[in-house]
Amino acid sequence: MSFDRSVKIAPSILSADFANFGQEIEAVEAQGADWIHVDVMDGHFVPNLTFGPPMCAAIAKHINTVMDVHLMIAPVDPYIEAFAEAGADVLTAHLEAGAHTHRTLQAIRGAGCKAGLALNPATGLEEVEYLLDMVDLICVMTVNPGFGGQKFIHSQVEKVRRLREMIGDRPIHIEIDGGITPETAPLMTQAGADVLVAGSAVFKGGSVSDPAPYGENIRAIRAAVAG
Ligand SMILES: O=C(CO)[C@H](O)[C@H](O)COP(=O)(O)O
Repeated sequence: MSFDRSVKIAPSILSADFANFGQEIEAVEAQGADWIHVDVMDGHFVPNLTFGPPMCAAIAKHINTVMDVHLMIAPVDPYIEAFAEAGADVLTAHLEAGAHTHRTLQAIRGAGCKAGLALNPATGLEEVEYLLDMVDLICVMTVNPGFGGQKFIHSQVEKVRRLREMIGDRPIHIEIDGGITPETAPLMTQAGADVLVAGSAVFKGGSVSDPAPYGENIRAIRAAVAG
């Protein structure tokens, strides 16, 4: 996976049909998705439960782009190997998930994945400064993690702008996650984000038997950021 600063749309399968992940992923990739975003929730770090490494391994067989795994779990370290073996290309852990983030990021890279660091909306950028050499992606949460379909938190636009300044010319992706639509996406790409996670805005109106709306929704986000 080489570094590329162009805008990438990463549909979150949290908004897909859970009984049909394989077909949903193939449909959304055929309709123009650049990456596939996989939300892992533990019912402890966030108030919702999704799935673990075996489901990720099953999902990975259907992904031909980039498998972007967002771990909303605590602790993280005991599960890194399992998610790497399940096929994660990017493995993102939350700064708030433990006291030893540097060690966690080292372990993620050591397991052969790109290392992602996610920040909750209330988390500042101070602690990120000393981790910049350890990360390939920083995910700025634009909703409180746990559920799809929430409202975009506008204060995160300024955070992304400051983060892009802090990153400078380092090869680090800025990903944004939550409430991304054709209205909010351009605010974030102008501020410096390049990976746009979108669940409800991509999957709305479509299904595996009628996937054309997925393409229309992806193109609407792309057109908004290009304009
Ligand atoms: O991480 C997440 C929730 O914790 C989801 O990826 C995110 O909320 C995307 O959903 P939507 O685009 O519907 O807001």
